[in-house]
Amino acid sequence: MIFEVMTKYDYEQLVFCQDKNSGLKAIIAIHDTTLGPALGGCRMWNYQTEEEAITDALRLARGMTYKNAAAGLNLGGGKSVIIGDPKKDKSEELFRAFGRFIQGLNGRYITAEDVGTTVEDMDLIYMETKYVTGVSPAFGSSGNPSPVTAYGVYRGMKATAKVAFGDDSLKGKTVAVQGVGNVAYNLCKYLHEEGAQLIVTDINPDSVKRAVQEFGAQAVNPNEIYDVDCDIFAPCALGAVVNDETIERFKCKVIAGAANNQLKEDRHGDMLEQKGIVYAPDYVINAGGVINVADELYGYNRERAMKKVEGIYDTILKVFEISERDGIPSYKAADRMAEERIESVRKSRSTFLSNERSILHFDHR
Ligand SMILES: NC(=O)C1=CN([C@@H]2O[C@H](COP(=O)(O)OP(=O)(O)OC[C@H]3O[C@@H](n4cnc5c(N)ncnc54)[C@H](O)[C@@H]3O)[C@@H](O)[C@H]2O)C=CC1
Ligand SMILES: CC(C)CC(=O)C(=O)O
Repeated sequence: MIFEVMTKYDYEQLVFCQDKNSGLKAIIAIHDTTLGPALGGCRMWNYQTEEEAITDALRLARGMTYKNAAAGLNLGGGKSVIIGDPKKDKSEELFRAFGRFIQGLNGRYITAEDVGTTVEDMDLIYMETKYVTGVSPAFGSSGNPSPVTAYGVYRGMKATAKVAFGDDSLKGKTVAVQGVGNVAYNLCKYLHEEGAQLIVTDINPDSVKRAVQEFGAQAVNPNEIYDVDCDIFAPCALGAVVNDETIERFKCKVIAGAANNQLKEDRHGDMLEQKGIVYAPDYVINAGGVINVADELYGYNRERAMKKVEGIYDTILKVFEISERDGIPSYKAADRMAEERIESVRKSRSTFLSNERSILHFDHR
């Protein structure tokens, strides 16, 4: 069954990591390295079954191939998951053991934060491997990617508003935010500063309370967020929230948020289009974090990174241009843009290039 899925979507490698001493059970999925080493975060989550963890790792890794390609990065797509409760199961041994598995891949996979992992966890991984980003700024690194992801989502939301409402101002717009965690808290700050009205929800009452107190947000129960009257729905928790059930309920004109894999299936992107909801493809709008951590690989320069993140505005506009030009929904337009880049690089890479393993270096004459 696993090879069937890997073949269907062309995955290169799936690595299972087990370490009895620390209790580590992790999966590293490498989807495609045509553009460069696979970069993508590490999620720690209390998966109920191994299948759920494998499926999540695979889906997230493929998303990173498209995200990195669409963002113009010289990086392929990969992602990892650690099976466990981030509130109870973290330890130095666990992350160091995980770091050693990453080191074993010799640079084919580079990790970073995702849901359930922090800068401190990355610092532990860094004790064992240099193939980790989002490490503490004290190491010359870029630190927590979430605020930068939020800035990119904010920029992408403005561009999507321009397409949907003819004006990119978010002043007076009502934005319903699902999940006010690391990314969305920072996103709410930008939205509040611009004068947007916020409706928020989270399964963590403390996060909701903070958004209500700091941004005057209106709070609703997690299951009510799909029904609220709003201009923009911003999914910023987990994936698959755009599905048969929720599409019927949405009253928004725009969907633009940070969560990965927002569409449960591709056909839900078609359904949004039919309903007249303008959808900002998830992996384009939420690329700020990866653009920021990827800059570390050149020697981190915050100004350069932020300039690139700002460009998410133009990338989103480009996606909608392709969508209009080719008469396809926005999610397909984003896929087309990413796939075209990967294909053109794949073709130009078929040209011979000498390296230490090539025949030119086995000179016995
Ligand atoms: N952190 C980053 O830089 C990036 C994050 N993302 C994606 O953005 C999303 C959010 O990431 P973070 O803010 O880092 O994670 P986080 O874990 O800090 O925030 C997620 C929030 O969603 C809440 N939540 C979970 N299930 C919920 C539900 N059913 N209803 C309402 N709230 C719920 C959680 O309690 C938490 O507060 C994730 O899908 C992540 O993969 C994507 C790109 C970069
Ligand atoms: C820096 C990261 C959060 C990269 C990643 O895994 C993502 O964009 O989903």
